[in-house]
Formats: sequence, C-alpha cells, structure tokens
Amino acid sequence: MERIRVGIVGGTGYGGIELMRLLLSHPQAMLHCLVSRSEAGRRVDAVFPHLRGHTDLMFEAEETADLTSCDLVFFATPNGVAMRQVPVLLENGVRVIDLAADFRLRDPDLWARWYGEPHACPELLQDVVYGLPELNRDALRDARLVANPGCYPTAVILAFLPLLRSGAAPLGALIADAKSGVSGAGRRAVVGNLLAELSENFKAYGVSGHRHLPEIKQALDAVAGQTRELLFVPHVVPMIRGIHATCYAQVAPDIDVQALYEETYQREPFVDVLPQGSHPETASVRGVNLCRIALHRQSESGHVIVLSVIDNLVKGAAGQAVQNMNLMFGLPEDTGLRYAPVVP
Ligand SMILES: NC(=O)C1=CN([C@@H]2O[C@H](COP(=O)(O)OP(=O)(O)OC[C@H]3O[C@@H](n4cnc5c(N)ncnc54)[C@H](OP(=O)(O)O)[C@@H]3O)[C@@H](O)[C@H]2O)C=CC1
Ligand SMILES: CC(=O)N[C@@H](CCC(=O)OP(=O)(O)O)C(=O)O
Repeated sequence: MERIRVGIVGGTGYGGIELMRLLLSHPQAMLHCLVSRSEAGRRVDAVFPHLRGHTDLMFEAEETADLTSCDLVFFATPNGVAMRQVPVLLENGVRVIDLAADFRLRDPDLWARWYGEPHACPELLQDVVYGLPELNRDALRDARLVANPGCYPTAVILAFLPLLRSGAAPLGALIADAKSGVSGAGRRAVVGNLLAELSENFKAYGVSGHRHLPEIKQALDAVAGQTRELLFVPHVVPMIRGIHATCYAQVAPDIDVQALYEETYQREPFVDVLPQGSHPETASVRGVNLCRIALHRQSESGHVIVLSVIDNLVKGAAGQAVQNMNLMFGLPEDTGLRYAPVVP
C-alpha cells in the first residue's frame, strides 16, 4: 500500500505539533503539506528543533499549499476555520479530520449558539462521523469527514459510555468534574496561561456552561436513547498535559459495574479498565493514546464514581485523530500508536 499523503493545517499549534510527532514515525503515513500563516517559508525543524533529523519539510502559506493533492487533511486550527475550507477539499476527493469543533454538533443552530457565528456549511453536518472509535468504529471506516472529539468529551464520554449503553444508570443527573492541564488551551499567548498566573493556582471556569457540555450531551443522549441531565465543570490545573475527569452516576446497587466496564472495553485497544478502587494518574497516560478508567463505590447508596484520565493532546486530540485515520484507510487501528507513556 502506498503511504497516505497527509496535510496539516495549523501545524504550529500544540495539536499540530503532536500530529507531526506521531505522523513522522507512522509507517504508513507521509507528511506532504504543512500549513502555517505565521511560519510560512521556514523549515519545520528550524521552528521546532526537537524535530531535527525527522523532516526536511517547510511550512507553507494557505495560498500556495497544495492541499488538494493530499489523501487526508487534518485541521488543527481554532474553531471556525475548517468549516470554510472543508467543502472544497471534499469536492476534490480529499478526506478530512477536523480536530476543532466545527463539525461536532449535528444541529447548526446549537453550533451557532455555542460558537457565536452561523455555521458555514450546515449541509455537511449530517454526513459527519463523530470520531470516537469506541462509539463509531464501523462508520469511521467509510468516513469522508470526521469530527475529532474535544478533549474533555473524550474523557467524559468514555467514563459514562458503559453505564448508558447498558441502561445501568437509570436515575438522577450525571456529573462530570474535570481538570485539564494548560496545553488544553492551545499555544497562543494568553495572560491567564502565563507561568506566574497558573502555577500555585487552581480554578474552575465555564461553570455556567462550557461549549463541551452540548457535545458530551449529544453523544451520551444518543447512546442512552433519551435526554439525560448532565452537569459538567471544567478546571485548569498547573500541569502541562493531562485531563482527569471524576464522574458520578447513580446506579442500582446490585449491578457489577467493574464487570460491566471490563466487558465493554475488553477489545478496545486504547481504553484500559484498571482494577476496582485504583487511582489512575495523568502521568500514566502522558504522551500515549490511552484512556485509563477506574471505578469506585463509597457506600451501598448506588452511586458509582468513575475516574478517567487521558493526555489531552493524544487520546484527547492528535492520537485519536491518527486512530481515526488508521480506521479510515483500512490500517490496523493501533498503527503508529503503540508507545509506552513518558514517566516521570
Ligand atoms: N490543545 C488541546 O488539548 C486540544 C485542542 N483541540 C482543538 O484543536 C484545535 C487546535 O488546538 P491547539 O493546537 O491547541 O491550538 P493552538 O492555538 O495551539 O494552534 C492553533 C493553530 O492554528 C493556526 N491558526 C490560528 N488561527 C488561524 C486561522 N484563522 N486560520 C488558519 N490557521 C490558524 C495557528 O498557526 P499559524 O498562526 O501559524 O497559522 C496554530 O498552528 C482547536 O480547535 C482546539 O480547540 C481539541 C482537543 C484538544
Ligand atoms: C484548559 C483549557 O482551556 N481547555 C480548553 C479545551 C479546548 C478544547 O480542546 O476544546 P475544543 O476543541 O472544543 O475547542 C477550553 O476549555 O477551552
């Protein structure tokens, strides 16, 4: 099989940098075209010296980049960029994975409400496949346009999926209390993300409503076949990578949730259900495409507490995007994604 010719738009951001890291050592992919407005004309390894010896490519400007000669283009751009460029690529037979949120919500009115502008190509929204392989593996194989999930949604949906799919969480609200490292906010300069502002500090944000709430709800309601109340509160913590989601649901006391999760995820290459009562750490998934999950029960009340950790840049973004690429191009799903975590 010929290597997949890959383009990346937004190669200078954290998602794009992580995509380059993974794709440069992928045995079946070939980086072909890297777009950046700020670094156009410069060698990739001059901008990112950690990639010296791995690539001779240059960043190219949007106007000159030949994206239509790619087999697949990843968008790792801010929300609202991909939706303006994707229709032309699809018309030219190029498949697309968008790491941003442009194609994640099926309802264009909901998108406009949360993202503050009308959707540029609402006619495409029904054909999009939401790129969570644990939910949509079969549909991903034929997908032309994949909406890669948000980082928090990946951690939270995987935490609740077995309960909702089996109907085991019949009562009350689902609660997701999530913490993210600051790389989740991207690489652009923001005062609130400076070392002096963030270190020795800890805060919630988006408590009245974060844009990942409708995304998580859309997926979980579809699995449950009904609308469920969901409370989601994100926090930013002084670390670089990682998401830790502590998720709560009320479950009938007689259900063996450990067995349920082990059975649901037993064939999933990138979800690891730990022994009951474990405490997964974000460091244990640093740099790898993996969600580790652990279950707890504190009493006979029926509440179950699900702990879910991912690396926001890998299973929460670039790694999941490569997993989706593998499925779309008929490769073994774990091609180029079998690494041990970086610890410490
Ligand atoms: N960081 C994370 O953990 C995750 C991020 N995501 C999503 O992935 C996307 C990328 O995130 P991240 O890499 O963190 O973001 P960054 O801010 O780090 O990078 C954004 C990239 O987009 C380019 N860019 C900025 N504005 C435009 C524009 N108007 N048109 C074209 N390119 C533009 C920038 O490069 P240049 O200016 O050189 O063109 C840069 O390479 C976002 O939508 C984000 O929400 C999803 C899951 C997790
Ligand atoms: C810590 C932090 O700021 N995290 C980001 C997550 C961004 C992200 O990945 O979300 P989208 O892909 O949906 O834009 C935030 O809450 O905005």
